[in-house]
Amino acid sequence: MTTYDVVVIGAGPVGENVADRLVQGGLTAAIVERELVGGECSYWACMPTKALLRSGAALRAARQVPGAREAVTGDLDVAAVLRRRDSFASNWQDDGQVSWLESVGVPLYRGHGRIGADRVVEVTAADGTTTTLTARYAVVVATGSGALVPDIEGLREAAPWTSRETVAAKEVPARLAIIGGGVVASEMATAFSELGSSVTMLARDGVLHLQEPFVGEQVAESLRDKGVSVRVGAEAGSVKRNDDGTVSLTLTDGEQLDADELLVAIGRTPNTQDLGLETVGLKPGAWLTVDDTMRVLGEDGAPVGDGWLYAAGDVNRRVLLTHQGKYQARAVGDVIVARAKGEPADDGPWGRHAATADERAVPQVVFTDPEIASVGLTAAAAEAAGLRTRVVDYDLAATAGSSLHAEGYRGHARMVVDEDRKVIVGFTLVGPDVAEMLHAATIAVVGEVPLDRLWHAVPAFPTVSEVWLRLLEAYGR
Ligand SMILES: Cc1cc2nc3c(=O)[nH]c(=O)nc-3n(C[C@H](O)[C@H](O)[C@H](O)COP(=O)(O)OP(=O)(O)OC[C@H]3O[C@@H](n4cnc5c(N)ncnc54)[C@H](O)[C@@H]3O)c2cc1C
Ligand SMILES: NC(=O)c1ccc[n+]([C@@H]2O[C@H](COP(=O)([O-])OP(=O)(O)OC[C@H]3O[C@@H](n4cnc5c(N)ncnc54)[C@H](O)[C@@H]3O)[C@@H](O)[C@H]2O)c1
Repeated sequence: MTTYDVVVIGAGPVGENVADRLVQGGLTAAIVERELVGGECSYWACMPTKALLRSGAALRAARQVPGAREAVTGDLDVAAVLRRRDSFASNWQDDGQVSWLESVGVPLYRGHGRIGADRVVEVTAADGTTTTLTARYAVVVATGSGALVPDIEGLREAAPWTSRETVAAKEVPARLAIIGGGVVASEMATAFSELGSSVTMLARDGVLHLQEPFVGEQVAESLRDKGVSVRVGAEAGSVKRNDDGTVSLTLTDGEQLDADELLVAIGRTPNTQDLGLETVGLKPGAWLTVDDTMRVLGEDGAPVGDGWLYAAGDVNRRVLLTHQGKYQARAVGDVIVARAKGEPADDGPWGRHAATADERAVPQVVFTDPEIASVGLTAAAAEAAGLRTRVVDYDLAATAGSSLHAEGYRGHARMVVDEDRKVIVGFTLVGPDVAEMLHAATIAVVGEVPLDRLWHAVPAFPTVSEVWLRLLEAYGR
């Protein structure tokens, strides 16, 4: 039996950051990983998807600026894009991240981790050998999530692509059908249509429908301009893999759709199926519910045991984004160190050990064409939360910076103001390269910067950021 202060199960971006924070705080930590150190984000999600999308975005940008446009004489080099993707996925080798773990002093146990009893983790290696790890203070579950495959007749037997196979594709299918209209579906429809696939997107509930309404409208319009068949309201009724490898879908309205590959992108399921959750009275396969310091709560709403079990990242379902999971990781690592030292947790709103931003100020960029950058609440969500709001819209194309940035620039900005406090509670930008403009909005929302003070934050001329001034002018002083 091997004992550490803390055992972390799962070495994705979140588990790695938890372990690092613990060691920096003076505790010992071991980490357990059954696949690649770095997790979904490094090999099958954030990094390779953005590599697939970036070349198309760069080409588009050049084509939108006279002078540069004339220098562009060809189309995307698909093989070169896929090679760049491979390198951003580290060729699916984790040596670099393993070296990093070594450098920060975190031992790696390769194998499947399972909770065996209170503070005990059993690790089963690929060769079947088992190692028992004991934690003095805490066990942190950072096992992430996998693709959810719905119960559609014939779908599982048809072995569809999930985000993993799509992101790691060696070839671009001539015809790609996509079930879903969310973030993965929208980004992959953008990437694969630009790489040459004929894409059909079955967006049952709409395109990016949880964002501001103009987001889905602009992304759907742009996808259609690229030749994507965006079928809002369409739903797959059954799926069949044919002998020649193609896939046939029958939609619920009876229509037939044939494709060379099918991507299912309808959300995620937690990696908690075989984690020994039953030993602590929790349901295998369920998302883990946590308090603001990421302590796992039982069905009675109280921390499991004496509070030794934590869960951070996708697995707790608070926010399924890498940066937000890493934010939780910093809070968890620090709070475990504090509690181990007998210090009180600073767990009030915006306290050092509370992941308050998860509820109020989550930034997200969707790397479609146009890009979507948002933080905080949509107008509808703010209203549903009972806030008295005022919504201010502005056409990004009306800024001097945007006209310089690209010819035919199209974009939109929305600011949602809490009228009682005169602070911004939500901000959404749509347009080319708006991703890098998001952090100003995140700071305004997290800092609850009064609108009166924001007038003194002067955007440089001529940048697209001048939209901040225009929004304030539209709001009125
Ligand atoms: C296609 C796609 C694109 C995305 N793009 C972005 C993006 O651009 N930006 C962004 O912020 N987010 C993005 N995300 C979300 C992001 O990938 C996740 O939020 C992030 O990976 C979550 O990190 P995690 O550490 O919680 O889990 P994971 O990255 O899933 O890591 C969990 C790790 O735990 C291991 N594990 C699981 N169970 C066990 C066990 N029992 N024993 C041992 N090891 C175990 C797994 O092998 C894995 O390595 C994307 C997601 C997808 C699917
Ligand atoms: N750029 C980024 O930040 C980025 C990129 C990709 C993924 N992600 C993260 O990964 C997670 C997973 O992405 P995702 O796109 O799989 O999920 P999602 O939750 O974004 O979208 C799922 C979509 O599928 C639809 N849907 C659900 N069940 C369905 C069904 N049975 N049939 C048809 N449609 C159905 C939903 O209405 C929704 O539109 C997201 O939560 C996101 O945070 C982030």
